[in-house]
Amino acid sequence: MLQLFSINRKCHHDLALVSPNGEQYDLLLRQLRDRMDEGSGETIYVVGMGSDGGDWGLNESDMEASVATVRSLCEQLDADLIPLRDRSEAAGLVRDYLIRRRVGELDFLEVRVAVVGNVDAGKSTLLGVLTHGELDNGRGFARQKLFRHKHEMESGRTSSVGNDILGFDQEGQVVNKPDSHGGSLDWTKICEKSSKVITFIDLAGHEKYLKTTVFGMTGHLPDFCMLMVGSNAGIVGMTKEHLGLALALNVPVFVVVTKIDMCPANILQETLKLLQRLLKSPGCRKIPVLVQNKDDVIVAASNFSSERMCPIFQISNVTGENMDLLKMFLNLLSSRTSYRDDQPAEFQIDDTYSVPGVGTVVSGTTLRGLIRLNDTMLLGPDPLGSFIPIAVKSIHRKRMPVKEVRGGQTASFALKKIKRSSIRKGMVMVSPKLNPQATWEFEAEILVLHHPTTISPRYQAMVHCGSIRQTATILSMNRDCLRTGDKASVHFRFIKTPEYLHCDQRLVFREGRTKAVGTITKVDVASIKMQSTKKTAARKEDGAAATGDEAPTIAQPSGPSTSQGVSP
Ligand SMILES: Nc1nc2c(ncn2[C@@H]2O[C@H](COP(=O)(O)OP(=O)(O)OP(=O)(O)O)[C@@H](O)[C@H]2O)c(=O)[nH]1
Repeated sequence: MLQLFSINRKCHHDLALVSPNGEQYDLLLRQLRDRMDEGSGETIYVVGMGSDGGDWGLNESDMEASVATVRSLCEQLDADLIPLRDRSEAAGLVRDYLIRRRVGELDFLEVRVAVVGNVDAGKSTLLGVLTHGELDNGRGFARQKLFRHKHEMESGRTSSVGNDILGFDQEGQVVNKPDSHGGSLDWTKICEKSSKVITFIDLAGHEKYLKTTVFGMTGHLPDFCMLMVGSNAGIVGMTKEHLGLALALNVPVFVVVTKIDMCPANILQETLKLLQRLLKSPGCRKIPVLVQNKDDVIVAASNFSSERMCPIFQISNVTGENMDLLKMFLNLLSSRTSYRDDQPAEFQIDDTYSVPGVGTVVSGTTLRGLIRLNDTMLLGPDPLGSFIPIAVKSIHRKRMPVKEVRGGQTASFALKKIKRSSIRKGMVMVSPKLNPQATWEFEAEILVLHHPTTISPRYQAMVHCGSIRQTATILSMNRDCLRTGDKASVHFRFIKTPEYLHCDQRLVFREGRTKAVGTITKVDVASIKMQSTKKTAARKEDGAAATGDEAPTIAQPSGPSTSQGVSP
């Protein structure tokens, strides 16, 4: 996470940066390394910040000496020092720098941004403008480049979860260069030239596609959420719903108000006023910040990690107004997932493909650790809760072959000797060191955001958790029934297959307009053992011979009935 960072303040020595002794230098180096690890390879660094609340600012020669020290620290860490801004404070000069780990040709820092907002807010248009570098005409020109399904082309509505990428080079310049004929983007070229790649997860704005939107927000693990609001339409339709979803999943949100070219000043002000009021309301508890210049961008990016700050941009896709500020901000965002290599690897699968000549391919997100070519991972759980060893034969990042992927990065793997039909979204590939266990049952603390009547035991709804999307039944809870606004500790059971879950994972529980959000508090791995014991016993009773080929048998839940438990 990017953070304002004052070396002077940290080591309680005013002049440490100007002329550090050996010990101070080592301390500075360690601190910088920690900060960069925290920020997944980058950090914003302020030179000239006063120590212990003293005045800010250095004279010319002290600034020069300090910058030389910082540059030398960067060399030690194989990082670049990129100037962001110069300013004068009470006691002299202050400079902000972006320090970013140098990446090889095949490597880049990765940030995922979910794009949400009501229909017509201009989501697809903004993504078209950002990734193709051409402004819109106000009649849907820019969004044409992004549509993926024929019906989207015709209706102008986004229905699927789309991915678009925007690459920045070391200087923070956009590298996307669409091919002048077909207008398509060469992902490999973008990634080769980029030190940072933003992946936009374009989520549908229409209520009809809420299922897809929820899956995008949970399954694609966005680092941030970009909430788009049309300045003339204001906070309408799904805007609050999408904001609520991001808040419930603890994804930091920034807002982009579009169409400022066609909006009368008084309406724009009204939209901004309502937006700020909504963000400050007890349900959101955000601190809205209107971003109007580059200084605001740096302050917003530096403090965005606090989750409470919510930067608001006002842009036009037609005139391009303030687009530079938005791009600068995007370049300063850093992944929220730790990219450290020392944890056992975990990868969640969010899609599967059959690629002619390659075979089964799975795509998803590396949650933690490092996965290398030829590593053996455990793939599962299958319908019986088992995991099978599988070798990683090829890895692609953004359509580009690579040798390894780490925490926070999306990737796809070609898998050998496995049918696509035996892999489903929600399965994982993990390091054998984790000795993974699947589970049928879990407990979660949930909050009901909306339900027309009451929820009671035996109620069923779809659980979204990471890339898992499966119906679960409420077995029991610590209250008789739940209404909108209620909180409870609830015991769930999946109805179809066991899943791989962790404590502290966020989940969304939804059915129609019913929505609850929560956090997993207990994972009952014993339920899998009980299930397999029951199955073996049942098989013995049936006199069925064990064939050893158990995969096609989908274990059905036993025990509680799976009928709906909604009281009218
Ligand atoms: N004048 C003006 N028109 C815009 C701007 N941004 C988008 N538009 C127009 O607004 C219309 C809707 O934009 P879209 O990008 O399709 O909206 P969306 O939010 O992606 O909608 P869904 O994909 O259905 O969720 C299009 O006709 C765009 O040309 C803008 O900044 N100014």
